Amino acid sequence: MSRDDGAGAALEADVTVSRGGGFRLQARITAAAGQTVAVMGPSGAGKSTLLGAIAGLVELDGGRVRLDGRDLSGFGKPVPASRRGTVLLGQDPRLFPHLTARENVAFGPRAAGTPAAAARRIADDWLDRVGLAGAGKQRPADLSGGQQQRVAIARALAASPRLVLLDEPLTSLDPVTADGIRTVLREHLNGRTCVVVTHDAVDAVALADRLIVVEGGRVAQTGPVREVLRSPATGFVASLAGLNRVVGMSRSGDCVADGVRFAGDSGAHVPDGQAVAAVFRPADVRVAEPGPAPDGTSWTARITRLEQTVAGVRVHTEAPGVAVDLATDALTEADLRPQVSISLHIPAGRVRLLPA
Ligand SMILES: Nc1ncnc2c1ncn2[C@@H]1O[C@H](COP(=O)(O)OP(=O)(O)OP(=O)(O)O)[C@@H](O)[C@H]1O
Repeated sequence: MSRDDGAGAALEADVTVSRGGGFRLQARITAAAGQTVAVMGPSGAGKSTLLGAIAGLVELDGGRVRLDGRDLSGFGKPVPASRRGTVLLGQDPRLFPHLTARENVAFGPRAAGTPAAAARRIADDWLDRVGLAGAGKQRPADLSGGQQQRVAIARALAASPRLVLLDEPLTSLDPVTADGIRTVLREHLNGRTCVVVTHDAVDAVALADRLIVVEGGRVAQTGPVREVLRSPATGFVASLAGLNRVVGMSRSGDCVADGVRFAGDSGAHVPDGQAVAAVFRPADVRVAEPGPAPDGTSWTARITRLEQTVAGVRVHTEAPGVAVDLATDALTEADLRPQVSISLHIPAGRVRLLPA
């Protein structure tokens, strides 16, 4: 936990929000005091709407937002955003351009009644903690995007919020800068209650205890981050985790989809005739010799498209829809073009079966 702050407040939000175009968010999100929860979902799923509803910036149609049991949403008389004890930090640092970095960070403590000299000390301390010691006199225009985002984090945390809301705080930064800021966030979110919206599973793993996946305005899956990513309940979650998820019917402990049998691990037993998902890594699929494999687990599929990757190429096939990662040295002999059929195979023990 950071030195000068108490633990954050427990969040319990159950919100219904209607937007234009028939979109409706109906989601429940909780975070224990001091816990960071990541929210992921496709574009337009309602993630920003959810943060806005918690922050008091978006009006609720139903439900409530509670912090440490106190209802902030009281219909007709919601607690205004500025008095909720929450801070919302987005992609854009939105610093006050006419104030120095120090004045930006001191803003929250000053607004809370801290005398000027003490607020300046707090600001300098926070600038130091986010790696910007000595930058206090600079104005935002003199700082890089990454430095501005550090100031924004310092400004948000110097206000001693009970709940921190982050909306894709690393999206507009280059990978190296994002990595530095991720480290700052990991260090300083420790012990605070935080909800972080992100498109990057790396952020979820690095920053959060739990993951909530929102799709089409509803919670599609929730649980400890690695558990959710390891056992994707939807195609979107599988894509986040970089996994194939093929849905078929269970037969004799395997998953059969589009006539292809995916041999399940011996540990899972799903009764015959139920919907089941075969989950496996694209790198675990191999190009096989044409013709049936001795264990009957190879199949032929048509290539739909090829995607260059750093290590080689990702081949997408249909019926069933599977992604296959091939390293550069495996490419030389294979005829890989859209519309061409290839034989594929997965070595035993690489497929997990999950109820679908
Ligand atoms: N201010 C607004 N007024 C009306 N509709 C809105 C408003 N903001 C968002 N919406 C709509 O609400 C839905 C959810 O949008 P939201 O921005 O919450 O999604 P998101 O998951 O955060 O998406 P992204 O990942 O693209 O930021 C979308 O259909 C969007 O068009």
